[in-house]
Amino acid sequence: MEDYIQQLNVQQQDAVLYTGGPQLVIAGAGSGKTRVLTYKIVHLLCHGYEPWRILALTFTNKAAREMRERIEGMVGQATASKLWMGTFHSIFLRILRIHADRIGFKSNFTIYDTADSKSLIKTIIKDMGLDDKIYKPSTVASAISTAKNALISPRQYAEARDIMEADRRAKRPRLCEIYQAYFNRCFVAGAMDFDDLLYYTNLLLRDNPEIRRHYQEYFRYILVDEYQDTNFAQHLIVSQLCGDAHNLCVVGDDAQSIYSFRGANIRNILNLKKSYPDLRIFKLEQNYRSTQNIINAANSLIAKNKEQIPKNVFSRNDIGARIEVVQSYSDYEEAFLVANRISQLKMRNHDSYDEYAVLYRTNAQSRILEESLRKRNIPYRIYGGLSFYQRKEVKDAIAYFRLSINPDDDEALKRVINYPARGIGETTVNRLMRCAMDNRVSAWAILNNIDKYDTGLRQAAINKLLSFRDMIAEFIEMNRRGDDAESVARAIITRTQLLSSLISDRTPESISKQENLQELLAGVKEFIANKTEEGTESLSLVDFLSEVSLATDQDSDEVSEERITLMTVHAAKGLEFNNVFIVGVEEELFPSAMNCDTLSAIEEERRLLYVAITRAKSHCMISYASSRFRNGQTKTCSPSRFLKDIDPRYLALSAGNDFARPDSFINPIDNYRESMRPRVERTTRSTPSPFSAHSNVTPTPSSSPAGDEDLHSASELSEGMRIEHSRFGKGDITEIDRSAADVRITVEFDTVGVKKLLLKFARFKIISQ
Ligand SMILES: Nc1ncnc2c1ncn2[C@@H]1O[C@H](COP(=O)(O)OP(=O)(O)OP(=O)(O)O)[C@@H](O)[C@H]1O
Ligand SMILES: [Mg+2]
Repeated sequence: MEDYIQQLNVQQQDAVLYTGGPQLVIAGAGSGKTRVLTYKIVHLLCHGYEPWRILALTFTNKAAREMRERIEGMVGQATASKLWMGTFHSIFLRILRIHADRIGFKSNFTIYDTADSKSLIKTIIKDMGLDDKIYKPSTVASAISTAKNALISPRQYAEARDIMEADRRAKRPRLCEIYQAYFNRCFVAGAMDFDDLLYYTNLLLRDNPEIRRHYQEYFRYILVDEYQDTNFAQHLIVSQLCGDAHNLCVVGDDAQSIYSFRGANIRNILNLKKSYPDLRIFKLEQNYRSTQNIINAANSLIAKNKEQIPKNVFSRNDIGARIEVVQSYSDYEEAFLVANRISQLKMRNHDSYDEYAVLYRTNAQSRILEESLRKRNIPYRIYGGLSFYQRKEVKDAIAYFRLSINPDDDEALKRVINYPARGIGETTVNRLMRCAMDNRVSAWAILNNIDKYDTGLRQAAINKLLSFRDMIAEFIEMNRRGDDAESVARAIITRTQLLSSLISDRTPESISKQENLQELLAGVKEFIANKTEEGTESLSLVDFLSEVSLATDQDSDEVSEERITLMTVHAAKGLEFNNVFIVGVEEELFPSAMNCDTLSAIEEERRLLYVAITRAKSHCMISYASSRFRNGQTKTCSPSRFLKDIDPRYLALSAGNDFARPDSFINPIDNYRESMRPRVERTTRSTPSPFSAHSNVTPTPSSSPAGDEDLHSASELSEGMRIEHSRFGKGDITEIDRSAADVRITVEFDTVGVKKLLLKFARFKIISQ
């Protein structure tokens, strides 16, 4: 048998070797689903399948890249580069560019990002004279997105009584008109938003049987990762691409379905059998990623969900340390503790910073973490912040790139028509756009025939518009002539004075903007170099734009230097790290306050925590704070209900943890004893307690700044000693209770009064005997 097959367990081998028809690999986290997909592709390549006839769809660009690299390592770059492998969006964009004319678009259509969509929606709401407090652009945007992902056209929307009725009840009866207007404006602008990439691919395949058949014959095998997070549109496209050939392999885990807010439907996976009666189901059970403790903890959590396919997931890796659960007083302290713990672990393990990730529920949580990491000089990379391509100066340049390819792109035009300033005022722009709307054409069409339209503009304004038009026309001509992407990009940045307008200003912000523009040019150059290597012929700005318009923030900074990763749990899907820190595990944050109303919403949040925990290979810490600054004020927080779902045997709690009874004032020690009793009994018999003085497992961190506070054994202590505790300050030991297995000390603190502490957790320094 081939070498690569030996690198799989028997269940995985079965899944890889099976090529008899549609197949679903359903298995828990870390059990090798992605590995099976990767090896299956290698297997197909080794058995005569041509690489360009294999389509592999992933959820993120990062996942696609990792899979490609892996395959490259096994079959070589020349073959791997020919695979159709990428995210749903990037593959569909590729298909749509080829057949754009079939759906009424030109092949140079541009992509509206979220900001463009929102800006257009705002304009429409304003033009229709609607109240943007009722018709909130974000609400409208998400309603339109939901409709598109369910493949509901504006006309079908208008005919769908239940939807219209729901809008009326929500006091937004004109949503449908906004959708229609938005749809039309995008079309006129020759632009597609992200949802359109799915929407139009569906339309293309549905309405053009010959194109559908072409792809059905062309792709001999289709493989999809993370199938649990596909939405209806994606599900349908996959089945249209498959046709009757049914050479389909999808992998997924219903317990990790976390994208229902984007229309992902867990039922797609549950109902696959209906779409493919000859579907074969494969299960994988052994988790190779994580320690037993981590897997057991994650299993005990997810077992609380009612809706799920029963699965057995076990690990044969080391038992490992328990998941640390750490409470802090505030989000600041939490950030401090995390940074502290990272330094500690890094010193002990000598591993790379790349093996550390801090996961949070919302992006807003990153700021404080960043601050404390910077203070400690811990290098980090943040996924989900403002990506390179979302920075203002870069977006300005890209808007010009877009115009040079598709001048009908109204949002790009609006963005830069007066940037850098060229005396085209807001009124002029508004009149121009108004005229375009009324005539159902793009602003560019008006500019090209301005005498024919009644714009109501004065000659001076018209002259300025025309010189803008002439400049854009030059760029279009360069592209038409076939100039390479880099020279067009360079010409644009010079000719528009994007760069020179920044040079006069010597502020650090302006210098960094100049650097970003230079970086963008370097990016274009690099893009050409890479593509040339791959042997692709076209090196135009269109190709560059296709790539960057789908680059998410998660892809932008590929730095070689090692760094820890900060990201949302959603973004962490499919990834793994030695050490994972999950922060802000509090009510109203995790589960999110917006996802607390229904059982299914809570179950999704629970799955999210399951995903977070299962990213960890050897060490996992969960933290929550008692207070947090959110939405402009400091709020009191209580520990997440999910903490109680995890079997306490797999948790290591620091003193003071009170999540077991968040609503009652209890002595933290009693609480600790209560929640830990079964575990303590168990562990004393089998493995040594991770808390014992000789354990090689580091106790949970304290809030102490790395000083000389430490843990002490009972024999060192005597009553009357003066100590300084990391959290409570100075005080005198009044009692040492050695009667129980766990020694407790009573300390009379100068400021906070009498506290009982569990010695094995208490970090303090002895000031005087
Ligand atoms: N048979 C095996 N032998 C050695 N390592 C394995 C084996 N199977 C999987 N692994 C390793 O286990 C880890 C998890 O595998 P993989 O990422 O494929 O799991 P997954 O099921 O896709 O996880 P997730 O549900 O998080 O996406 C990877 O590091 C992978 O290389
Ligand atoms: Mg995976």
